[in-house]
Amino acid sequence: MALRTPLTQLSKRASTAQIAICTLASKSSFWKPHSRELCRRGKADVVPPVTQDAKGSKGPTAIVFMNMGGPSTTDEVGSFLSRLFADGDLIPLGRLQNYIGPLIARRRTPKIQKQYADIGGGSPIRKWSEYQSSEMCRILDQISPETAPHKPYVAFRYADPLTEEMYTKLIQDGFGAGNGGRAVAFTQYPQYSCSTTGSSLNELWKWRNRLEGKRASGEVDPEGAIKWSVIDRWPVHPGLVEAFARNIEDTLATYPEERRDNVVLLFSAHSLPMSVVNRGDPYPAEVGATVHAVMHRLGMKHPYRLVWQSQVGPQPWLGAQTSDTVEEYVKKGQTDIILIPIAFTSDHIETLYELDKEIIGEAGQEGIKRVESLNGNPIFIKALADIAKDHLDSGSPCSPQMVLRCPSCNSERCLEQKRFFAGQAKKL
Ligand SMILES: C=CC1=C(C)c2cc3[nH]c(cc4nc(cc5[nH]c(cc1n2)c(C)c5CCC(=O)O)C(CCC(=O)O)=C4C)c(C)c3C=C
Ligand code: FES
Ligand SMILES: [Fe+2]
Repeated sequence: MALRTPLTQLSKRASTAQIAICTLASKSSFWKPHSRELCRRGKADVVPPVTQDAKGSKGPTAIVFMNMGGPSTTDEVGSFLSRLFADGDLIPLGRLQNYIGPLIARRRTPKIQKQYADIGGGSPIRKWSEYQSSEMCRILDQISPETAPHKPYVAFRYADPLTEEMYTKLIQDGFGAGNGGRAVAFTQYPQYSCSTTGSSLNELWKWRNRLEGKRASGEVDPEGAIKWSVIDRWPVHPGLVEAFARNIEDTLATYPEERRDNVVLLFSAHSLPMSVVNRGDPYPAEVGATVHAVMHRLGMKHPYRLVWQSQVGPQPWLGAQTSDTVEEYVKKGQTDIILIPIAFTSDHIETLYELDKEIIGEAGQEGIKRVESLNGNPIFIKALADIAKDHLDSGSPCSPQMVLRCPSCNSERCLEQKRFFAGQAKKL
């Protein structure tokens, strides 16, 4: 890895000796946040030496967890929704995006604030993402010592810490700014949709261009820029499947034995507008693949369905809807049902409010239950570490699937973003 200290950033007062120490110390700045700042102030001698046992031959490696995020407090709901409705990759409103987006967000805020208040005052997604990423990096340090140390970062699309904040931190920690460090963008959506992972990658690409390496000539310094690779989907990873299957088995075990075999397993995923499905988005097929793999692991012993929740707005969405399905099955006398959120890995408003309070609460049947979300599940966190290790070992910039655009995609952002993430390994 080319590590070059940007001499222009060193204090003019720094002596030749200090510059030499700074050049050596630039490696240690990866896991000693702010030491680059000390370098710039001419105090490089306070930077501790690199310990050989902590750093592998290919390390350090930044692992960036990408997700949508959620408001941690009810006060943050307004800004969360206004970012969400400003996102043309999620809700395309064309040239009116900047006018209509904020209007819809403002009108929706009180209702959604009340829902977050009802689930304890905010979304737990930040807490879980920070826990999962740091635990995963701890395991990765053990199973992939050559790329150690692994440093966890979180980049949310609509809530703090935003992608811009994460990128600034990466640079401060010494991964960019002429050092050419390695970073892995790890989507936390197991199944790829252009409205979720695609949107996060477009945002990451945007901030990369704004914050990194743009020279006066407009070119990016290929040596000094952060070297990105992407884990873009992992719908059937055996560790993910095992974690879901164990949670389902635990919930099945709470039913009396004589009822257990007839429990219906209802896998529920966030729906997509039919316009996105018809554009050729890969998400519905990948969610189906996860469901099939989990059912296969469970020996196909239960009747099951995949249904779709959380439709917003008047346009047609992919169905059957989770709420209608539960209602219809109860009417037909099927009152033993396990709901399994299959497209999100931690608790959020759609599990804690929509499933628990609206659908299960309103059904009023003791046989309708929900499996726990993956949250801090150790099998799941080990799976995350295994996925990252396989990716690091592979040397691939992303999966072959990521290179292919949706058949009717006409977004320049998608095109450029894919070109960058899929092609950069070849270019650099
Ligand atoms: C895999 C998960 C998700 C997909 C796919 C997805 C697509 C999608 N979502 C909207 C619109 C909204 N989503 C909202 C909240 C929300 N969405 C997801 C997940 C997926 N969305 C989650 C986990 C959450 C909740 C976040 C939390 O609680 O932490 C909202 C805001 C809430 C509301 O106003 O109802 C909107 C709006 C679209 C249009 C879409 C596909 C194009
Ligand atoms: S919308 Fe799917 S690749 Fe652009
Ligand atoms: Fe959503």
